[in-house]
Amino acid sequence: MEFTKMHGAGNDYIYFNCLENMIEDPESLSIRLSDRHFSIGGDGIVLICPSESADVRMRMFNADGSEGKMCGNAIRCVAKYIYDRGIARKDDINVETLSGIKKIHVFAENGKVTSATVNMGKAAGLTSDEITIEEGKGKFLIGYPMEAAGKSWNVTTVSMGNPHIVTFVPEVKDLDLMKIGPHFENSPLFPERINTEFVRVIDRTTLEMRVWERGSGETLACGTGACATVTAAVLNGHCDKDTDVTVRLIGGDLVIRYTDDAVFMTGNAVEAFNGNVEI
Ligand SMILES: N[C@@H](CCC[C@H](N)C(=O)O)C(=O)O
Repeated sequence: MEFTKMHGAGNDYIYFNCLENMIEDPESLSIRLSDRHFSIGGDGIVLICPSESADVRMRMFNADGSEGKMCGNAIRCVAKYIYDRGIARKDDINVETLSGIKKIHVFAENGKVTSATVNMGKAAGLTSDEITIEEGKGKFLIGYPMEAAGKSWNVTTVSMGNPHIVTFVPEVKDLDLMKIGPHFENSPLFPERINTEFVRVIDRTTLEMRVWERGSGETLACGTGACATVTAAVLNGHCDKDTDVTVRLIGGDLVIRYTDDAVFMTGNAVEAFNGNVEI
């Protein structure tokens, strides 16, 4: 089957056009193809499927085969995929996800999308299935002291359709995420596991972030994570609402604007290469 390797800010997935042919067992396929030594390599796979209520439906699978409810970097790439190929050649594209329909405004040069702004919907607290702490069910927990990897961390909980915790730290470069990340991901406080953002505040409009994603480990960027980060930064008084904030990630920058009604994310969308793979 033909695949397209794409990335948004270095968060790379293997994309399949499933508008006509569905893939059986995408979970195992994601585990197999994400392997960076023995296969194509990536943070997971993304299926572009038919939708009855939007231009297309996106399904994304992490590198461990688990299905994510939303992916901020992948949704920009899905918009690029369908725009560039003429499947939906329009400036405003709707994509159905497990966390609802998202609207994407694309910016194109010479007929190809280079970047996009996504209305990511309203940030919220975690659902009662996602957190065991009573006061955090359906509400933001702001600066909650959490024990992980032998230390106490102040975390802020945010759902961007998928669950995140954000912790503000003096330095992100020195953190050994391979070692500490799994302690956050598998904490009993979060029965469905959790995505964790480690964030340094540079100034009121610039943040530096590294992420440990549930199901994929450290990635070069996380779109929903950057949105959760700016939401947490506003809730903790580090940044202002209705203002563009640049989130610097290992794979590039994302620009996030938090408003009371929705969070907006702008970033690139890049096609790296195409190929065929036996599935
Ligand atoms: N990289 C993504 C998020 C992917 C899903 C996440 N790991 C989850 O399981 O919730 C992004 O750009 O948002």
